[in-house]
Amino acid sequence: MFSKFFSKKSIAKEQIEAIEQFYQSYRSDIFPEGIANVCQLRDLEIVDGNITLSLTVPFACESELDCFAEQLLSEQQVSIIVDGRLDVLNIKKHDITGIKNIIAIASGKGGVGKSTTAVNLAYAMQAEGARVGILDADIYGPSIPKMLGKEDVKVTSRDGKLMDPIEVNELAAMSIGFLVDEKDATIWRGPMASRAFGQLLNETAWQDIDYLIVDLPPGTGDIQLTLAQQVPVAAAVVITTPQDIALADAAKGIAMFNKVNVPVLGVIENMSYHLCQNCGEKSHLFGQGGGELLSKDYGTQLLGQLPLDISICQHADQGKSALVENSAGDIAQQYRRIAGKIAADLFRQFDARSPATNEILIKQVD
Ligand SMILES: Nc1ncnc2c1ncn2[C@@H]1O[C@H](COP(=O)(O)OP(=O)(O)OP(=O)(O)O)[C@@H](O)[C@H]1O
Repeated sequence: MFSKFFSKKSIAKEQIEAIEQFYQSYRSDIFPEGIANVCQLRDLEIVDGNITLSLTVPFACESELDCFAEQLLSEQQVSIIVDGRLDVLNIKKHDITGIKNIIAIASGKGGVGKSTTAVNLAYAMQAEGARVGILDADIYGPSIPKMLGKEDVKVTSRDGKLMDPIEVNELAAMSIGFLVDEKDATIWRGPMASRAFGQLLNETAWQDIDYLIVDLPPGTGDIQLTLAQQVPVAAAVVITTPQDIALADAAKGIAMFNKVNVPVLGVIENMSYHLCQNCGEKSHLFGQGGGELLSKDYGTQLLGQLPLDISICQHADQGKSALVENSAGDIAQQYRRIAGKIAADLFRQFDARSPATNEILIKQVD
């Protein structure tokens, strides 16, 4: 496959062979079936003096491409840059224009940090290379405008038909909070709230969104069930804290998605532990091991454990995000790891369900 690059005299044959061998054998959490079986090889060339391997990738995974290059350097002493052009696969067919995949973020219990996690995951998927949108499905208590620092912003429409999403750090956002005052929405009853949500989803001018993160309202009542059925959700992620009560409610959340045949990609345990700023000691303030147990019991996986951290709280309260403010920090890296796993496992939902996947994969490695 790499022999076509041998004529590129600027790259030594031995280097091309080393890169090929590594590429053919590279496997990881993100690429368990091998990077060569998922990505499409485009070129191997010198760009600005660097050997550059160009690939087309079907899900957001920039950190993983960096890991690939780092390991190639440490194991084969070949230094390359991996240029991953993202062409995200649409996992579940639907007719909402401008969006490829919809991922629901849910929690059984309120106050577990679902919206905070949804916003940070949206930024993390963006950092992984995707174009991301976030839709606030909480009609009665929208919190996304505040978390994005856009509380006083109201939507406009360029074409007089569709609403333009609010752009924040290149994230496209929509919430009832951008349309009406909170007190006006709280008097709406169930059907009105569902209708309002349908309008937010369908009447926004989404553009080129690889992943739309939908922040569902807390709980597993009628509203959540209707939303989960009404929206062509490709997969869901459930947020919990390690407390027993939150875990019990998270279990109801997983059961709800199972009922409406929405695959649950996994559970994120938020406020999982606290690291002492002085001595670095890890303490499990709300218990330990619950998220893991819950995932096992319900046949899903623990996608990650996020710390209870003052900076997460302060950033959220100030309408900022750790991903934007401190992109190289530990917390940003943790969110990015989880985001990469979500994108990879979402891609595999397609893999598991559809015989067409093999066809696509074969076409990609041709
Ligand atoms: N990992 C964390 N560390 C510290 N504070 C956090 C963390 N996650 C969330 N918080 C804080 O917890 C509070 C509740 O978070 P958030 O509003 O995201 O919860 P929620 O589950 O979406 O709530 P609701 O049920 O109202 O929708 C916020 O003040 C937020 O800043």
